[in-house]
Amino acid sequence: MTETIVVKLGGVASDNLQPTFFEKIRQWQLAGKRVVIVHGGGHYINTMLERLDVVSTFHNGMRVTTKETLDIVKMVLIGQVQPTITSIFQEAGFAAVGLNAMDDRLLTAHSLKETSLGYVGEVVSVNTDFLTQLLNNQQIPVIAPLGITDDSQWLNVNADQTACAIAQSLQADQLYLLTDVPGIKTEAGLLETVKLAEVADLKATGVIKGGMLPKLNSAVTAVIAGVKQVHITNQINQAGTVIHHSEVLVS
Ligand SMILES: Nc1ncnc2c1ncn2[C@@H]1O[C@H](COP(=O)(O)OP(=O)(O)O)[C@@H](O)[C@H]1O
Ligand SMILES: CC(=O)N[C@@H](CCC(=O)OP(=O)(O)O)C(=O)O
Repeated sequence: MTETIVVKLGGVASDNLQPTFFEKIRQWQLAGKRVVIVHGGGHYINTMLERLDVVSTFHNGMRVTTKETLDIVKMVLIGQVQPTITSIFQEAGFAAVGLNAMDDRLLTAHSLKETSLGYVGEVVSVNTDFLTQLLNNQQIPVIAPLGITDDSQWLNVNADQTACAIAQSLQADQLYLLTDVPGIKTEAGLLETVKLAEVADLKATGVIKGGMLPKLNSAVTAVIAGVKQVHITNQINQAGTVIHHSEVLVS
């Protein structure tokens, strides 16, 4: 079966796309692999909120999203970050297509139980038929981390969770969560792998904080749901911290 690779570009990672990154994507495509990009953009949202004097807070790595914040999140992600990344891919020679949740109802979501987060959701379904048509046509979907409810209410979704949900739905072979750190750091150094049994301890001891929390949580969920390997790394050519089947031991 054709291999599928999902790459999530964190806000900082997408600012530093090097020729080696595109070389890797090209190699994958030449080898017949299908590539999906999911972008973040949290730090661009922060900048715009500051410019507009809107206070923003995070809880467990998720942005508390009021109605006003949601409008700004949408504006920045779909109006600013996505067209920038899509055009960088096109300039590098790829048939990239910018997509958001409403395109053929690509990503449906429901609100998180933590109602204090406001308009924040998690992806519950992915229109994989639509994505597959693009992928069969050698196109690269570039997807924004937002969802819509069945009633067409937009929700802000963490980009790692979005990427993991898409990887799960496509039963991807690999998921790269490209970020601004080379992997999960501990006092003992960079972790090469994380076992499911270690996750609770890592979180309880405070080693995993902020944006790394949704990243690790989503990675574990994706692997349990059938994604073969998740890499948390800052370079597409480096494995970083790997979460994969043989390491995910349900005790
Ligand atoms: N144990 C950890 N190892 C590495 N980074 C961590 C850890 N705990 C928290 N972090 C933080 O997670 C950040 C990456 O998450 P985030 O800022 O959301 O990035 P992105 O925008 O790429 O998703 C790192 O820059 C770091 O500050
Ligand atoms: C609910 C929630 O926190 N949504 C994120 C969506 C963007 C994102 O996740 O971007 P990065 O991957 O660059 O951090 C936010 O509002 O910042």
